[in-house]
Amino acid sequence: MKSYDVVVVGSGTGGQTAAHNLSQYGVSVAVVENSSTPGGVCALAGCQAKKWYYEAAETMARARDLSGKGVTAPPEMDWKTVRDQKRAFTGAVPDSTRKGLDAAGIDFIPGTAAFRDPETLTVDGQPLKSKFIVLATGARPAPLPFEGAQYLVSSSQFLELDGLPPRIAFVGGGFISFEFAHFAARLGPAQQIHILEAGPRPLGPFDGEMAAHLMDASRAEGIDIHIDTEITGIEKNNQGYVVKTPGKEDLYADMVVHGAGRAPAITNLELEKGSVDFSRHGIVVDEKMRTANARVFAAGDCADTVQLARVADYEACVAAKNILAELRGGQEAVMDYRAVPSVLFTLPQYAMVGATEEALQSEGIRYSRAMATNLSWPTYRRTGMKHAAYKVLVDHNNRIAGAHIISDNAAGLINIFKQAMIHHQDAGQLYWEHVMTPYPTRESDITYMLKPFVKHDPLAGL
Ligand SMILES: Cc1cc2nc3c(=O)[nH]c(=O)nc-3n(C[C@H](O)[C@H](O)[C@H](O)COP(=O)(O)OP(=O)(O)OC[C@H]3O[C@@H](n4cnc5c(N)ncnc54)[C@H](O)[C@@H]3O)c2cc1C
Ligand SMILES: NC(=O)c1ccc[n+]([C@@H]2O[C@H](COP(=O)([O-])OP(=O)(O)OC[C@H]3O[C@@H](n4cnc5c(N)ncnc54)[C@H](O)[C@@H]3O)[C@@H](O)[C@H]2O)c1
Repeated sequence: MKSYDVVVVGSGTGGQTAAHNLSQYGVSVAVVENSSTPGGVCALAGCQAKKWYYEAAETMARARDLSGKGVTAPPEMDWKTVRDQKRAFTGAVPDSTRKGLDAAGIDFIPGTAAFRDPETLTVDGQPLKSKFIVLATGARPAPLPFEGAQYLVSSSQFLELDGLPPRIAFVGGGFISFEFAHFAARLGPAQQIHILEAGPRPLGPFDGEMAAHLMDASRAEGIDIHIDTEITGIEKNNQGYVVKTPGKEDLYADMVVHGAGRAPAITNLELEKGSVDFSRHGIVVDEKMRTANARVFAAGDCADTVQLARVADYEACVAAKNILAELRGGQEAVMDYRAVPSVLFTLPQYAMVGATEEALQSEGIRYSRAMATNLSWPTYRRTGMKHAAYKVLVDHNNRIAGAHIISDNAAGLINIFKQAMIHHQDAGQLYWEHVMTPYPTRESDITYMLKPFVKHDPLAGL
């Protein structure tokens, strides 16, 4: 039996990042993967794949916003061509993943990994020896508790459709439903688009006031958002699907899409046998990404942390560094989730970093805020965007505690606040650093968001 320093389970972004980072230090690594299409969700059916639809949808959204401002006809959209372009990209991923591992001297082992006991990992029942293990098995659509859940189209299937039908219902009011509903509103023959959220509000991790504003922007595009909607069943008939919600009218759709959360893909790992603790939220890890079994680490969507691609990568780097510290000596690393940016790729985007206002209130943290909605800065007058908004929260030391932006390129703008948080920067100082930003740009608009935090002596930060 061949033995390795490290066996990584999963060839998604987390698994590949761990494997490549370890291998470049001369550590012997194998990656175990049970899918016939290695490469993981982000590249094949997540972040990268969906962005093909986002780019086309953004063009449509911009054209519609500019109608009456010199753009006389919106472009025509062809979902199938976008899908084919996406496929041309995703189709190459499995091969390039295998080749990349091979070029780095990392063995690729096809099969399903599972623990036999705390010391033994098996692949399709055959033991595989290693000093350390990194679990990076990802997540999959969460099982849902109502009848007819088998009719739901998964996010992966949605991205593979030949075209969109006119009536679409999205189950769940989170990332996937909002993004895909916005794509459908721009790229499909949409007559009815519904988002059905079980809780009292959608977009739970985002700021309530800002989420409400994004809901207004969504409704303006014809997306109906239903809250407190418990689905008891989905029935199929010859006209499509009937979504049953007690106390409310039946809802009719041609397609019902799963956007109700992703559960860690850990059931086939037999974690109990490996003495690896877990909950329904994922594998329990400490700040070094170590599990309850000291020689087993976990990273990415399978861990009970945050389900985002670059979080998976960072966690994988932390795990790799801590394994290297044990194998070779050297410094250890820990995770810090305080400045993780999230972006909803809706149109406009909603990007946030740090705390929501509700979180600061519930933790009793003193803060001040600057907020404005329906921004009429020249940027948005030029683009015709009606729902641009921001909220900046600073703590009692005038440092950024949270930032929330609804805009085009909100993803780029939020990075400025992320950097400021990492470096514990004073908000007034951040203002001065942005006065000489190239003008006029989204980035130079940041001074308008920060001006309220320039304290006392107005020129003090110069
Ligand atoms: C529609 C969609 C859009 C998204 N958009 C974004 C976005 O814009 N930005 C962002 O940051 N994040 C986004 N995400 C989340 C992001 O895709 C994930 O956080 C990321 O892919 C997680 O990577 P991972 O390596 O942890 O897992 P994965 O990429 O899921 O990889 C896990 C791998 O492990 C394999 N595996 C599982 N069990 C076993 C086993 N027992 N043995 C062997 N192999 C196994 C699987 O086959 C898979 O290849 C999106 C997700 C979805 C679904
Ligand atoms: N842009 C991005 O970064 C991006 C995009 C897509 C997905 N993702 C990642 O993938 C994860 C999964 O995405 P998601 O949108 O499926 O989940 P989500 O966790 O973002 O949202 C799920 C929503 O569904 C609701 N819900 C749960 N069960 C329900 C039910 N039975 N009926 C109605 N509503 C129900 C929840 O209350 C929640 O609001 C996200 O949490 C995110 O981490 C990220």
